[in-house]
Amino acid sequence: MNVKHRVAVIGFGSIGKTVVNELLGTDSATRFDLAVFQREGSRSQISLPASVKRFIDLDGVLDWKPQLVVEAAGQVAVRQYAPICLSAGIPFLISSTGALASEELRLRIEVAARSGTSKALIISGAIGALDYLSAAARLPGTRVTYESRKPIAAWREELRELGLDPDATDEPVILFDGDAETAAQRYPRNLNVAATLALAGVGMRDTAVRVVADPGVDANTHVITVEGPSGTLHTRIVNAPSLDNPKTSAIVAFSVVNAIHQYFAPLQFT
Ligand SMILES: NC(=O)C1=CN([C@@H]2O[C@H](COP(=O)(O)OP(=O)(O)OC[C@H]3O[C@@H](n4cnc5c(N)ncnc54)[C@H](O)[C@@H]3O)[C@@H](O)[C@H]2O)C=CC1
Ligand SMILES: O=C([O-])CC(=O)C(=O)O
Repeated sequence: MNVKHRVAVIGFGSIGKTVVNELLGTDSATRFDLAVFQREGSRSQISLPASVKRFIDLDGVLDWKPQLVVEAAGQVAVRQYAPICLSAGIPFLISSTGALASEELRLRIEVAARSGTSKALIISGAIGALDYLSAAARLPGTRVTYESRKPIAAWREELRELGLDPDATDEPVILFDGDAETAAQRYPRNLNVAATLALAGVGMRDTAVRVVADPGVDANTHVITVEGPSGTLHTRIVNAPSLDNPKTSAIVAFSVVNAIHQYFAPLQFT
């Protein structure tokens, strides 16, 4: 049986483009009717594939009645669009998980999802092992630390803002040591993962985060440690950066694609 799923993607940057192209190329009984929501004047609007609808405002998206809206745009877009979609009864997949570091927005999203009997879905994104972390965090005394270590290319503007020349940085620079809430809000395009870990685990304030810009690495490296009464988890994930955006790991778009397939699949991992 051929099933068509109607999905709207917000944003057509490094993640959105790959997601749309992968879903269009799906070679199975599952097919997608796709739309992209781009802000007017957006640079990539000419490169939309012919079969993909384009909307320049959220009302157009809502009138099209998607089964799922996928955010691949940034934390501000979560704030602008998630509560509206959810209260209209449309499930909303969140890539920019750092938006949920704001307790006020997190509560607003929960209220909207309940009132629309819909759901906000959170991608694993650049990392994994969230299932283990969630289970371990149910036991009191579980501790979580996270280190993000990315090449200088992911941190050029931020280093300049600190008065450092990115091209002359030849030692690792510790940009941040603190909690997940601050990390995800201070670095909205690099530290969404900190908020994802906090949400799945022991919370924003108790998730310890270190951020390093390292001229000695050429991959986005994520080291997660979970220690507690249930045992110890130590993972090191070494991601190739996206070719279009060095801050974003290439795997993230595939995490979104996977989450979309999972959403419509009769069998689901939990
Ligand atoms: N959960 C995770 O592991 C990760 C999450 N992310 C999140 O995904 C976001 C997107 O990443 P990329 O595709 O690499 O970024 P990108 O900068 O390549 O593309 C973002 C696209 O969204 C559009 N956009 C931005 N704000 C918008 C708004 N308010 N409304 C509509 N469109 C808007 C831009 O015009 C652009 O086309 C990042 O900003 C970050 O928040 C990124 C990496 C990992
Ligand atoms: O893609 C990554 O490696 C992580 C990232 O940018 C984020 O967490 O915002």
